[in-house]
Amino acid sequence: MENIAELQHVSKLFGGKTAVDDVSFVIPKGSVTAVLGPNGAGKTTVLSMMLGLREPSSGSVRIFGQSPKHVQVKRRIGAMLQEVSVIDGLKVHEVMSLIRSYYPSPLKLSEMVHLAGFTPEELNKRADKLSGGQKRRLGFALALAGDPDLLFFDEPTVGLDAPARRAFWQQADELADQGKTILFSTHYLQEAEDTAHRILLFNKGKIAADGTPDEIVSRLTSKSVSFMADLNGDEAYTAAEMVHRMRSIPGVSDCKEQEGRWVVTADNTDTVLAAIFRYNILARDIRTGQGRLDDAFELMLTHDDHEKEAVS
Ligand SMILES: Nc1ncnc2c1ncn2[C@@H]1O[C@H](COP(=O)(O)OP(=O)(O)OP(=O)(O)O)[C@@H](O)[C@H]1O
Repeated sequence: MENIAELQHVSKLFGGKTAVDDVSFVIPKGSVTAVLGPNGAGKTTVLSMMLGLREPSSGSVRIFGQSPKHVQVKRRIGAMLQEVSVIDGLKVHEVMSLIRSYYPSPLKLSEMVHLAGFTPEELNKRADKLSGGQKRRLGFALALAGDPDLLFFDEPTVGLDAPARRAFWQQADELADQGKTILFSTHYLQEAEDTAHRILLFNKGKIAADGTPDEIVSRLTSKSVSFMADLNGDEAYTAAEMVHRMRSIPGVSDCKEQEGRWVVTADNTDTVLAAIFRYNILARDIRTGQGRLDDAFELMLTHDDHEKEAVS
């Protein structure tokens, strides 16, 4: 598969402080990648090096096989950044026409209007008088003005209401279906889980995890089986025996009673289910569960805190 972007051993230092630390990854054509991570993880710095806005301190960034600063590359990139700066006094349709005029084969104005979902009244409004949500829609249309092959969306849905967020992701899906390559950053982990084919999870300037949302969730969070149990049934069990039996199953890391339910944490939920039947545990309302991306994220951060505490 063709690679749209290739980063090799990229580092970025700001005044001796490392913001991005020896990062390497490739972005294949047509993929939708979410760039996630806590504040200060290095996401914006990586994206700005890919956009040619910042120079790496070391390593190489190639987009479409060339430097991101190359004009041929810039023409094939569309970016929706957090702040949409518009020229004071211009109407919405004038801003759109102006930005279109910078590209050799721009999108039709009517298509940009359709993508932004602007009404004729909104098109005639002064761009600097738009609401926050309308400005985001304008930013989206402007990112698409040059009919780019590679799109960057930086926190695209901040400040949008739920229907506008849904509409945005629907359009992003359509763009991906057309074969466009999309990279986006977000703090709404559910959006990343729902939309991205791949997640690049940054922490402290490094890639902490790279995989599909499912892979990341199963790598970083554990699976569990929970059930209600009548310990005084045919096979009378004490709570201690239950804990002992469950913890002796290979792959089980924890077994505890929580709000009236037994919760068994394990690598493989099937072996726990088999044990429930093998030991004749009178279990009912059996549920299996897997953590979510927010759990994976939280686990990564708490792991870091523990490391910090251990050092101090
Ligand atoms: N221009 C700069 N000068 C000095 N330090 C900087 C500069 N830009 C970023 N940094 C530092 O580099 C690190 C990574 O910042 P970056 O903005 O890339 O993180 P981020 O993951 O995008 O965070 P956020 O989620 O808060 O946007 C941080 O420690 C930040 O303080």
